[in-house]
Amino acid sequence: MWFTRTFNRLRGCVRPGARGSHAESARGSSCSYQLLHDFMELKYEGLVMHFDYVWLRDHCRSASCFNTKTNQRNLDTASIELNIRPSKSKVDEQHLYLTWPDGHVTRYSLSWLAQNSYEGQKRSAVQPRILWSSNIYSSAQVPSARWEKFMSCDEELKIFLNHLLLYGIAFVEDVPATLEATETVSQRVSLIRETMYGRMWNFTSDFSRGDTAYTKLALDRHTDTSYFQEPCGARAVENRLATHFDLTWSPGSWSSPKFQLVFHCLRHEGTGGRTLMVDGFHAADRVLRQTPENFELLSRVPIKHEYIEKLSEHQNHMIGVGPVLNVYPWNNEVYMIRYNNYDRSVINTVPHDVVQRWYTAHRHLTTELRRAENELWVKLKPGKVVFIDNWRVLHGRESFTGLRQLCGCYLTRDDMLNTARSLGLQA
Ligand SMILES: C[N+](C)(C)CCCC[C@H](N)C(=O)O
Ligand SMILES: O=C(O)CCC(=O)C(=O)O
Ligand SMILES: [Fe+2]
Repeated sequence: MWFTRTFNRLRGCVRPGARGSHAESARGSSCSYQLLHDFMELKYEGLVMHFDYVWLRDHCRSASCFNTKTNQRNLDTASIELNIRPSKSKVDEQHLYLTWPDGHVTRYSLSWLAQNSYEGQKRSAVQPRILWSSNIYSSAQVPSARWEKFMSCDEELKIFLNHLLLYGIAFVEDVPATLEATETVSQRVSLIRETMYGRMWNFTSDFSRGDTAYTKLALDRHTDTSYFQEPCGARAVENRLATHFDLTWSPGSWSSPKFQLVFHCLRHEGTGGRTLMVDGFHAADRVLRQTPENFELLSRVPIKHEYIEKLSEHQNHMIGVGPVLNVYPWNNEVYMIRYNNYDRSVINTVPHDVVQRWYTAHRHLTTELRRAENELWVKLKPGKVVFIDNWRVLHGRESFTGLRQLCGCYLTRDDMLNTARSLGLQA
């Protein structure tokens, strides 16, 4: 099958005919290894690993090959003989020593090799996570962070980020109901990603942009900016209090900066407008367990998403291409879902028979995403900022009446993960 072939090729690791005739073997206390014809086999703490010789030379951490101050490689990889083999080798309790034909000695710590081997990577998750249905999420009783502590205490930020990484959603409460405070909490987490919607956005049902988000209509679950080559990593949103100004507002006028200085707050009474969240990875996981072929189609077929806006004040044309499910090929872990049926563009990248199977797979995923038990509904209120991992959790909303105004921003994913790592989290 067209897909399986690619798939198998990507997953294959051992070259055919690799076991050569004159293998050298040796044994340390908790470790044994063999230098086979064109790779080394190492057994350490129950893990059997295979290392290519060029790889072993290339990853040498000696002072001349690697700068530990900058964590950068000094070695010119292109100068390594592609058929290089070590001329001598030995292990002790914790290290493997390889001597190369030119006399250079490489010393590896065995635990470093275990951690950095393909086999080690394959059996561990890049991003530990808890897949959820609404029951699982509610029973976990994940606490919200509180504005004051969140802003002043790194431990609080770390706990918050851990929740965001584990569940794909996290809340901060007691935030002043202003655009500025929403910006301040967002910047604690990451860098704000400016897009054609602006840096911070403040939107309502004013038809100011060519998108259904700017109406009172319901929006089915979706991820945002699927039409970017790299969809925004996360979004932070808060429901703003309607302001005195809002009640006298005319279409589009809030976008003028001076109106954001209005803090005269009145509570708005309208109906509907609840926010929906669904764990896209949970749905993808169910598809994988039930019908691996469907999962494979969703992770292989390139799909275009498109944003076309032709208003006199706003002209935009964005195109993003990528599969619905992005998976790491070495462990099949999903790291990004693009699902936006509104913004999905023409499918013309695969032949008709694949299209037919793709629709079946897409239907399966949609069924999982629409299961009532997977829907988490929340009513956003002033003071409560929700952060949503836009690579994982889909959002939507109920239709509403009356005035409803949200403010928020997109965040860059790299910088969100950077903050998490700098606090000691695995990300
Ligand atoms: C959040 N904000 C109102 C600024 C933008 C909404 C973007 C809507 C678009 N259809 C998408 O899903 O990407
Ligand atoms: O109005 C909402 O709650 C969300 C609308 C939406 O999907 C968006 O802004 O991306
Ligand atoms: Fe959206």
